[in-house]
Amino acid sequence: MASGAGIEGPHGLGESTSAEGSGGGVLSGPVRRTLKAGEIPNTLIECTHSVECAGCPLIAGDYAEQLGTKRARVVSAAAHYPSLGLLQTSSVIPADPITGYRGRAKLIVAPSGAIGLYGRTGHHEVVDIPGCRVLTPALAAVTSRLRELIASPPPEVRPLLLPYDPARGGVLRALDLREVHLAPGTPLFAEVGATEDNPAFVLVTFVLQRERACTRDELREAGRAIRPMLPRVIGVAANFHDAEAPQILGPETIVLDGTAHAEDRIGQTYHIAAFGSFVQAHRAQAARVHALLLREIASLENDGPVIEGEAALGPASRRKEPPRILDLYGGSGAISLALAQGGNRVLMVESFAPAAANARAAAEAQGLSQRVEVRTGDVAEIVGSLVNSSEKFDGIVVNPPRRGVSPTAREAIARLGAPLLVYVSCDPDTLARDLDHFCRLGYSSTELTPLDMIPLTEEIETIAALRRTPPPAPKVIYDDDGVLVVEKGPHEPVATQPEYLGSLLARCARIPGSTTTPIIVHPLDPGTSGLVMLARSEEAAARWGEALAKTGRLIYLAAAKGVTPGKGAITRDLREGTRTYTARTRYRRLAVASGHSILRVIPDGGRTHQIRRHLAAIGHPILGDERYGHVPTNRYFEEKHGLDRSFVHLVRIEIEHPRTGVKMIIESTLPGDLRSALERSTGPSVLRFLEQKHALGEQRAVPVLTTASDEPAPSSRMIPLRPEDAESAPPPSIRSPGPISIRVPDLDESPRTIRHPIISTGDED
Ligand SMILES: C[S@@+](CC[C@H](N)C(=O)[O-])C[C@H]1O[C@@H](n2cnc3c(N)ncnc32)[C@H](O)[C@@H]1O
Repeated sequence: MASGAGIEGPHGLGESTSAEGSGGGVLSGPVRRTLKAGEIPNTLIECTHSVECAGCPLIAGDYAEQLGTKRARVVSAAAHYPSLGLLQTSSVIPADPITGYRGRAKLIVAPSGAIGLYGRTGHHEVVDIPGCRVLTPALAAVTSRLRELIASPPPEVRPLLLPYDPARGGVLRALDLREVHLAPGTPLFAEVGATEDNPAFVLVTFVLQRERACTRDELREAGRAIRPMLPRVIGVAANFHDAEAPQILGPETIVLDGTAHAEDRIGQTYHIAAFGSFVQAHRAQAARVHALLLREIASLENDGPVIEGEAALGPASRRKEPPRILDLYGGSGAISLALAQGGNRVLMVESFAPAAANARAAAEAQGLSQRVEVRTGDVAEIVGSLVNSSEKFDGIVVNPPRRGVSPTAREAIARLGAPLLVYVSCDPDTLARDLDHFCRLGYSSTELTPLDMIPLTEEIETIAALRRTPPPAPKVIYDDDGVLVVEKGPHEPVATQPEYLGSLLARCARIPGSTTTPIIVHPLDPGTSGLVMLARSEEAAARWGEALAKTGRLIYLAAAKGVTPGKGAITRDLREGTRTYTARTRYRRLAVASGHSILRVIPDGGRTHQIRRHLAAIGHPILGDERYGHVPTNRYFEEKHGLDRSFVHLVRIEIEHPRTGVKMIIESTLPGDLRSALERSTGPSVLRFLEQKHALGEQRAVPVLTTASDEPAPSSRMIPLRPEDAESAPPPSIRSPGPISIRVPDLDESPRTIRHPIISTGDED
């Protein structure tokens, strides 16, 4: 990896200048040298705010080190999933420049007039950042001028500039700044005097506390007055922040003065930028993503679509058409337009109507409307309708927000059956979760390509190109001549169901030596992951089903809303159809995580949705449970922690072998999506605590010589498991875990101390 000299000079107020090393060193001078392809600068970026400001958490390391940290994030997210074990993660594609790159910034305004970001202390203190190293020069100049104006606001612009102070008054809470590079040949380019050398202009949104804002007319008047005071600002808008809303930007934006949108060039095309609409933070890196997508699509060239009726003529006479690409989560069309410009036919889907309208308008203005069709709506719904109308695509691009692609959308996308699916993600955890699901849906990738879209921060963009591959066989945890116990993934029914593309049983056909379709011994909801026992014959199903009912227990790990009692038994009748059944569910709280409970749950009997219904009945529904759960909490966990299903996993089966009478424990480990959600919501402490308690399962099947029920007041025991025990006691096919002794915690055992190392992050809904 080559190292280069410093790459970017500082801008804004308060910058010092110092010498720039030729091969590295501290950089704050004004010289800029373009890096050679693949070259990584080893320069340290100096910033006077770095001790206090939380905006650039990686700034203390040199760039190669930063890229290493970012790559490690991608690798460790994928490492949660065995299905992604063979995925290679390439080096991170570096950015150039790594300072002065940020073309969109949301900055908080403090009551003191400071404009910046919250500090590293974790308290909501705004750090003023006049010498910010990452804002583009145009944004830095506007911010600098706004700082001066806020310090002594002229009367005509006070309705926009008085900083919000909850106790005293004022209205301005934040600024949303967006740089556009105007496209030559467009009316605005000539109108505002842009040149090819300096096409950068700015759109400014003042985020105002709604109830303190003046009338619309007064705001417009202030907007007209302030625009000429701000350098290169071509449009001014107001957005209204609602009192308790967690996001800075509220849903309503009004244009106060100047243009409402501007043609913003990325690479060869422009899209239409509007106040508050999505844009990638780094223009050059966005163009690089487009180039990577075009390259992936070009690799399809040899498998161009076969025109109906011509297939029989054989490959040589196939008529090729430009590839047809579905661009999902299209925003204002940056990707679609680049793909169309590259010769593809594109159908774009976007739910935010103004962005979709801008994509249409940009396609029209650039003569691309024959190649770009835009549909406004939800991806899952629109892709569902494309499946129903048997539409075909050569490639699908998905570029979802941080929360990733919804399970329903993943199903629908896979049903389209395109030969290529390219996933562009800004969150490695939700990417890994979705890739794991796509694997079971028949799409997999061999490589992850990370790209540095937001230098100096921990953020990382990742691109994965997926091709169609058969879904993998499930992991077999135990098998003998009567049954096999396998692991079921999330979002997968045990047997085929119309609304699901695949099933666990379908994947079982890929288990080496499998000849007949096994019989389900106990059910598991599609949303629940974990162990499923399958019998090789009707007779074995009856025998093992009886053993399960008489001597067995199914033990689940679950997360429930709020803090439950330490333990309990829920006895409630459950209706199924016209009949009512008595049912009991026992639970024990293992930990409290961010104000919610991690439970070990044992249902006595197996009524439909028993655990979910019983826990909901006592006011502690399962987190992520769409049917019986608490919608705002579920939404929060999905947005923030990537939890897109019920947090329930069948972690352990305890059963007496019906033929030998040997007691067995069969375990599965907590799957990656639930691990990741837990880690994101609480840090590593809860997982470590549960690991120490042996509550997360181990992917093993072991015989036990004593069980909890053999002794009156059991506690965890070290059960000797000598090699000869393993051979003599259990049926021969039970797989020994290998170690000489294993610790088998008794599941009725109360953790002697329930520690609460878990930090409440104030993240209650
Ligand atoms: C990360 S941005 C990607 C924008 C675009 N691909 C680009 O490169 O500029 C995600 C976009 O997805 C849109 N979106 C979010 N959820 C959606 C859904 N369920 N259906 C359709 N679009 C959605 C958002 O409005 C946003 O414009």
